[in-house]
Amino acid sequence: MKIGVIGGGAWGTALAQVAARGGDVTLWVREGEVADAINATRTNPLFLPGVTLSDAIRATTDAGELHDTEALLVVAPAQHVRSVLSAIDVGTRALVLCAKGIEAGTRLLVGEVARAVHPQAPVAVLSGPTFAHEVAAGKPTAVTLACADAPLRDRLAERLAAPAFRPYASDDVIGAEIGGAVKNVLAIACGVVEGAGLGQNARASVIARGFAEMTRFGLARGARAETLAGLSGLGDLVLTCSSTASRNYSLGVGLGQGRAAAELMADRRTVAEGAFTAPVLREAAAEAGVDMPVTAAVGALLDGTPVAQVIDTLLARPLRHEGL
Ligand SMILES: NC(=O)C1=CN([C@@H]2O[C@H](COP(=O)(O)OP(=O)(O)OC[C@H]3O[C@@H](n4cnc5c(N)ncnc54)[C@H](O)[C@@H]3O)[C@@H](O)[C@H]2O)C=CC1
Ligand SMILES: O=C(CO)COP(=O)(O)O
Repeated sequence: MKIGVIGGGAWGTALAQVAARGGDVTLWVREGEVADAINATRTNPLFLPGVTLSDAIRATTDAGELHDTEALLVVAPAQHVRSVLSAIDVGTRALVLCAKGIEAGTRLLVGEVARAVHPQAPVAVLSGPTFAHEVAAGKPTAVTLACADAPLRDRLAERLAAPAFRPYASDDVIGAEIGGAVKNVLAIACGVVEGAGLGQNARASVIARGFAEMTRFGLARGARAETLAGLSGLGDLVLTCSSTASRNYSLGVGLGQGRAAAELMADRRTVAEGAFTAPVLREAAAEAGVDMPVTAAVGALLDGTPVAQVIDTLLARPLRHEGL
């Protein structure tokens, strides 16, 4: 199965490296200088510095060169998945969504966007605790690979698996997507706890209560609890809520220090998806009648509410039962 990868950021490049263990890979990238660097120097200095890429990866800015691939890993940022996919003749090839987020305006998960743009294409989701630099370095990593079509899922898993890269099968596509989208918002919240100096007890509480609100939202959208408690949900939540290697967590640290979101987001070339997901998740939660106080707090901070006020509002909420 020849693999195409759409998106040459850190994660697309790392996944191309994973797929290149099993054969040739065509990597579509947006920036000409990134394609040139990959083909000439076997590196992506802009988005994944320090990694020597496989000779089996060929980078291109011409989506037409994806024509001979059988499955496409979609790794553009969530807000750009629609425009990027619209420019590609996908047909009935499998689309494996690897971005984590919810589209603004439509409130669709990226798999739902893919289905809307290419209704003939089967959809899978690959998601989990996966810092790109660790995957590219061959460090042991496990992911959820969710797809309703079991034979296709098995073929994809076999094609991508390696001793240090273990896909775990699931048929809960919505659940795998919701975990990845929501955890980015919660990672911002945990960064805020760090930046504001609120302590490790508070961070653990945000992880646990954040997981409760991820679960409430997921169940309301048809996800299964076991998926949310797995690699793509709790696993990724724990990873990104505990490390400044997470762009979302780092953004939260800045917000917690009282810096403005606009200043922290200005001129950045890498994506912190939680900043785009938080406002749309807040809307989606309101629409579904699901209480998501941590998400609301992150949304308020991104809107410019002072950090002390946001924390006071969270802590002043009425006491409640711990269950969902
Ligand atoms: N970096 C990581 O460790 C991981 C990232 N992801 C997810 O993968 C997705 C892509 O993230 P990264 O590869 O980290 O990106 P990145 O932050 O390394 O690079 C930014 C990417 O955005 C693209 N981009 C910027 N403006 C664009 C536009 N107008 N249209 C289309 N593309 C545009 C750039 O070409 C580049 O590929 C995100 O949803 C992220 O949450 C998932 C797992 C791990
Ligand atoms: O999704 C990720 C790891 O699983 C990457 O997290 P950040 O986007 O916060 O860096």
